[in-house]
Amino acid sequence: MSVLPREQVTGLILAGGRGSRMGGVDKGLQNFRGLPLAMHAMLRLAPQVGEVMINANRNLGAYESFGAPVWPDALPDFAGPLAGFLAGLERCETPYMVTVPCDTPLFPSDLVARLGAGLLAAGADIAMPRTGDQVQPVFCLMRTSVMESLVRFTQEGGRKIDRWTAQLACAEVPFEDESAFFNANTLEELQQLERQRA
Ligand SMILES: Nc1nc2c(ncn2[C@@H]2O[C@H](COP(=O)(O)OP(=O)(O)OP(=O)(O)O)[C@@H](O)[C@H]2O)c(=O)[nH]1
Ligand SMILES: [Mg+2]
Repeated sequence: MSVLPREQVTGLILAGGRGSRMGGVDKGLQNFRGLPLAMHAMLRLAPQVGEVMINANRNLGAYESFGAPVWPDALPDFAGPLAGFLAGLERCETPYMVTVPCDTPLFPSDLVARLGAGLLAAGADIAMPRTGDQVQPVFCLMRTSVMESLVRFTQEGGRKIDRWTAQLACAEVPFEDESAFFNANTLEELQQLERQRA
């Protein structure tokens, strides 16, 4: 099985959303077990990649204090996660980039290794986790060379991740533990997460 060296991967924390289902708060800064949600994502991702960056659109100073570079969307009006992908790809200096959302603090500690192996085995441009029959597209490992295609897609008004990835060679990598991908979209879900085991 081929291994993608972690130095070749930049990790991007996606914290640029509106958080509307949580009342419009900046979700990445919400407290979870004593630390901001996005900090949990960063601590879990950092050992899996060479470098980490954060994509955020509000409270940039708070995210900068985490100690990683922070990039806001270039596309206006909260255009969705693909706007975050694009902001990251524009700054990414490694041949691969992986995204993780800020609201899923218990994602697998071997996420990048397994996505990397799946991508290389399939010779794909993109690898995403699958739990059961559900693909988790905001956890997306991609070759940085997909940027050109994403620029074109978003310039034409495309906003949906699955519509974009359908144009590329994708590998879906099965993960057994669906609970690791539980994300907090509401305050109630955040409290539910607090009760979930590591
Ligand atoms: N950069 C960027 N990221 C986004 C945007 N919208 C959503 N995301 C990110 O995509 C991931 C999944 O989005 P959601 O779980 O729907 O989060 P959200 O958009 O903040 O929340 P809702 O407004 O309740 O849908 C999260 O990590 C968000 O931060 C956006 O407009 N720009
Ligand atoms: Mg979510």
